[in-house]
Amino acid sequence: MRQAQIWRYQLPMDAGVVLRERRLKTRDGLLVRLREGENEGWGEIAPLPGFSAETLDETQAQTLGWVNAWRAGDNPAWPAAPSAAFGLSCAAAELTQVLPAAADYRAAPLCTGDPDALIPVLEAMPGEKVAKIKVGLYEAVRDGMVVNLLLEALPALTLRLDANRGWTPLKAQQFAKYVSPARRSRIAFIEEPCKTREQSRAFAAETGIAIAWDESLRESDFVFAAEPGLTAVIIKPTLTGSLDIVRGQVAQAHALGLEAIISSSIESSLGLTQLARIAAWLTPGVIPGLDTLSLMQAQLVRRWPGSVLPCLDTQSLEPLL
Ligand SMILES: O=C(O)CCC(=O)C1=CC=C[C@@H](O)[C@@H]1C(=O)O
Ligand SMILES: [Mg+2]
Repeated sequence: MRQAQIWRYQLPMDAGVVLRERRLKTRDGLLVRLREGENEGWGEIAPLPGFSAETLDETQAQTLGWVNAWRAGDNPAWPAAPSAAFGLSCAAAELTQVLPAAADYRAAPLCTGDPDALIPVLEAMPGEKVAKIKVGLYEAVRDGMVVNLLLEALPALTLRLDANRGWTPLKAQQFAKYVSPARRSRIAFIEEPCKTREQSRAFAAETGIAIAWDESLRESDFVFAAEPGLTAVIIKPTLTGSLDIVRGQVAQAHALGLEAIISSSIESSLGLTQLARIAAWLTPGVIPGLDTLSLMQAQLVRRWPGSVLPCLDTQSLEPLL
């Protein structure tokens, strides 16, 4: 006998979370719980405004359709919306115990503002020291100075940077000018430095700073290929689709010698803990990009180890089914 429940959630965000020039006041999504016999599986479906093509209402309609067919005993194809396909395939993978329980709860600390706040966090970080810094929000010269200073202050530090296509070739050059050439190899990559892929490739060739593709993976003309200067691809499962598609992308990246990094689309703690399990399973040993829980004011159903945020249970949510 199959049973299913769907809840809609809304979590308050920390003041000041801005995505693609839009303030994100709340994070809205769905939680799904599938039950069959003794087993149960959960999934989170949360299209990210400004990043996902689908709206939450469209996603909700597709999710209800899929869940009703599943309850009736069918095994329907995943819905078209990537966020719905990902969340439902996670619930199914938990139900059938395909998704292993072991998780990689290390997260590269994310820094969008004050680099001084990052130093004590990194000093206390056991093992490999990796942080992610958002660049392109302030002056490129300031970004270059901050990156250089951090690499100088912490000789064991490796940085991941993310410009979200924010730089012109000139600004990207201004950034690089302030990072000493001897330290550039400790920038594991910079995600999408320039507006076009061609400009980002030229930046890598001119500066010797490695790049990674993130936004590009969701463009229709993107193909996985090894290229000079490219070291990694950033995979955001909520924006990608079913767990099978995510596995396929990780396999393609690995076959080309590229690092695959499982990254957050600002899911709740439930989704983030599943991403930590997906990372431990598909990209073992690679620190995932999951340091986004602190952007929220509460956790949901499952706790992220060590987080002091209050945790809401399903009783405080609106049931849709
Ligand atoms: O990748 C990480 O370490 C954290 C996730 C992260 O940086 C992002 C998540 C979602 C939207 C973006 O603002 C941002 C990104 O561009 O990668
Ligand atoms: Mg990115």
